[in-house]
Amino acid sequence: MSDEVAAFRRVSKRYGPVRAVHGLDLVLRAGETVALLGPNGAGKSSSLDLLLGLREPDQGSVTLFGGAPRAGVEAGRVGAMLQSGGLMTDVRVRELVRLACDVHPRGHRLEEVLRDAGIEEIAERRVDRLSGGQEQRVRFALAIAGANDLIVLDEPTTGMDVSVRRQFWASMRRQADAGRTVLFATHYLEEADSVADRVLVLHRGQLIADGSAAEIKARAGARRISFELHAADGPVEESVLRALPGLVALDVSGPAAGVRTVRIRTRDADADVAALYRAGCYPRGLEVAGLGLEQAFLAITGEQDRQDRQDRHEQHEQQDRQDRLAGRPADEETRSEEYAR
Ligand SMILES: Nc1ncnc2c1ncn2[C@@H]1O[C@H](COP(=O)(O)OP(=O)(O)OP(=O)(O)O)[C@@H](O)[C@H]1O
Repeated sequence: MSDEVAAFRRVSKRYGPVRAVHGLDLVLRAGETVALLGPNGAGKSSSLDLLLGLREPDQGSVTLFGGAPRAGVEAGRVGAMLQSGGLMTDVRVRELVRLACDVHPRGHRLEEVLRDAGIEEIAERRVDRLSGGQEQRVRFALAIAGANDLIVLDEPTTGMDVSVRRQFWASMRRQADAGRTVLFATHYLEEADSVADRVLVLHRGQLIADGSAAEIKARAGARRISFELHAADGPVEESVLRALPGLVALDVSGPAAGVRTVRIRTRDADADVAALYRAGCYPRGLEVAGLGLEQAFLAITGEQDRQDRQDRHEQHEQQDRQDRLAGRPADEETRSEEYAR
C-alpha cells in the first residue's frame, strides 16, 4: 500500500543459539507514532537494527519505503537514535550538529535543530563533557537534523530527568505533527501510553500484541472490580462469577466471618456488574478501577510465558509417549530443565 513506510515479512534473526527475532510480521504506516515494548532481551534493538539495514535477517525480508533498508537510510529518509555507537568527542555540540545538518541530503537549518532538540543552552559545550541526559538530547538532534520521513529511537529517554523527558516528548510530538513516522523502543510504559498511537509488544522475539494502548489494556483485562459477598445476603455459587461476560481472571478469598472478598480482572466492567445484579448477587463495597499499561504489559507477557511453558510441557509429554512406544528411555533430566525455563 502507498502509505507503507516499513515492512517486516516473516523475519527471523539468530545470534548463534539465541533466537532474537522470530517470524516477525509487521507493517508501519505513514504518520504513525509507534512504541515498541518488551522485556530485556525481547528483540527490540535487533528489530530496529534490521529495519535500518544494520543487520541482515536469516529468514524473511525487511523493506523500507518499498526498497532495501540501506537505500532508504542512504537517501536521508531515516533519522535514528540508537543505544550503540559513541559521539565524536573533541568537538562542540554546535559543530557536531552542524556537520549532521550539512551532510544530510535534506538538512535543516542548524539553529532550528538546536531549538527543536532543546539544546541551545549547551551548544557551546564540548561533547565529551556532557551528562548522560544531555548526550541523549544531542543524539536526538542528530536524528532530526534533516527532513526524515521516519525517526527511529532506541530507548531515547534513558538518563533524562523528568523535566527533560517532558521537553523531549514535546519536541518528538512536533516531529509527529509534521507528518513523520516515529518508532521508539522504551521500557517506560507511561511514555508508550501517553505518546504512542500504536503499541507493539515483543516477547522472546515474537510480536504478541499490536494495537492502541487502550486495545492492549482491554485485551489484558483493562479493569479491576472488587467487592464483598456477605453470606447474610444469600448464597452465591462461584460458577456465577466464572460466567461473568468480561471475566479475564478471578480471585476469591474467604469466607472469613461469613464474608468473601472477590477480585476480578475484566474486559467489560459494566457488563459484569449488570450480570452480577441480574444473577441476584448483592456486591458490597463495589469498586471499579482502571488498569495501567504497565499492568496490562505484565499480564500479557506473563500469560505468554505460562503458555510457552505449557506448550513445552505438552511437547515433552508427547515425546515421552513416543519414546515409550519405541522402547527408548525418556531423557527426564533435560526435560525438567527445559520445563523450568
Ligand atoms: N550481537 C549479539 N550477539 C549475540 N547475541 C545477541 C547480540 N545482540 C543481541 N543478542 C541477544 O539477542 C536477544 C535479543 O536482544 P536485543 O538487544 O534485540 O533485545 P532488547 O529487547 O533490545 O533488549 P533490552 O531491552 O535489554 O535492550 C538477547 O537474548 C540478546 O542477548
